[in-house]
Amino acid sequence: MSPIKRLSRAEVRSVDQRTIEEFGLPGVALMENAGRGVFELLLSLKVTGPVKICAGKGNNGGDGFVIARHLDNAGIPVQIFLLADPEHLTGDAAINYQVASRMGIPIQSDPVLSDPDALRTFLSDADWIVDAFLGTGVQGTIRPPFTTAIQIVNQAAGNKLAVDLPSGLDCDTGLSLGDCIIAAQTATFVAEKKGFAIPESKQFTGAVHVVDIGAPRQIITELLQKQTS
Ligand SMILES: NC(=O)C1=CN([C@@H]2O[C@H](COP(=O)(O)OP(=O)(O)OC[C@H]3O[C@@H](n4cnc5c(N)ncnc54)[C@H](O)[C@@H]3O)[C@@H](O)[C@H]2O)[C@@H](O)CC1
Ligand SMILES: [K+]
Repeated sequence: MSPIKRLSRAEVRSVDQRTIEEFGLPGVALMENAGRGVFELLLSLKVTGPVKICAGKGNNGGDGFVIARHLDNAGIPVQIFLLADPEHLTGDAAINYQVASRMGIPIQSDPVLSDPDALRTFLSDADWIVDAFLGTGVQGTIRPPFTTAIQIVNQAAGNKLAVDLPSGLDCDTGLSLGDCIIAAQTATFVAEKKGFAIPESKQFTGAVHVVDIGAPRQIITELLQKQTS
């Protein structure tokens, strides 16, 4: 059996960057592949909804908007809670926010989580909760309002799927950065993350599924060769 291929935070971020800058594949296409791949995983898990998407302001949240669009197209009830000001979204995340919004998908936003009960109510009837708060962009100990938001998601009854990695998990160590989503399933992009090799990470990731986002194979092959040389 071949060993599992794992990439560090810096390596996986370089895959995205090189795909966009050297190969010219737009980031929005990568985000589409990422979100579409997670949607297909949800279908394979027999998700019927309601699905509640918890989105942050970065590209991890952007993936969440793509997932929401595909669920809505499939007739699966979906709603979004955005822990950011929509005005502060940029780039590919902003594009997908606009599309989801124009499609009429319900979106609640509260950048500072001024009303934690609103998030509890939002999650109360969830069949599945999709964690798209934070991905590989996270740095250092988790800060408010994500601390409280993560705790509220963990207390909710719905099945939890983490996008790329559970929000609050350190990609490289596989340990919690203070507060961390406890997911039953994790849909991770490109390859398993380095930290997933640590047994302690399993309590946060649950079952891990690798989703291909269409990055050129040679970038990943080169990285894996560097690891063994
Ligand atoms: N083009 C790309 O680079 C792609 C990125 N993808 C997704 O994008 C993610 C990375 O996106 P980003 O780089 O935008 O970053 P994230 O979306 O992971 O997070 C960025 C946000 O986290 C906040 N943050 C950082 N550290 C924090 C802390 N300790 N406590 C609280 N908030 C904190 C930052 O202020 C920023 O708003 C990946 O995990 C993946 O899900 C995918 O869409 C595939 C393509
Ligand atoms: K996440």
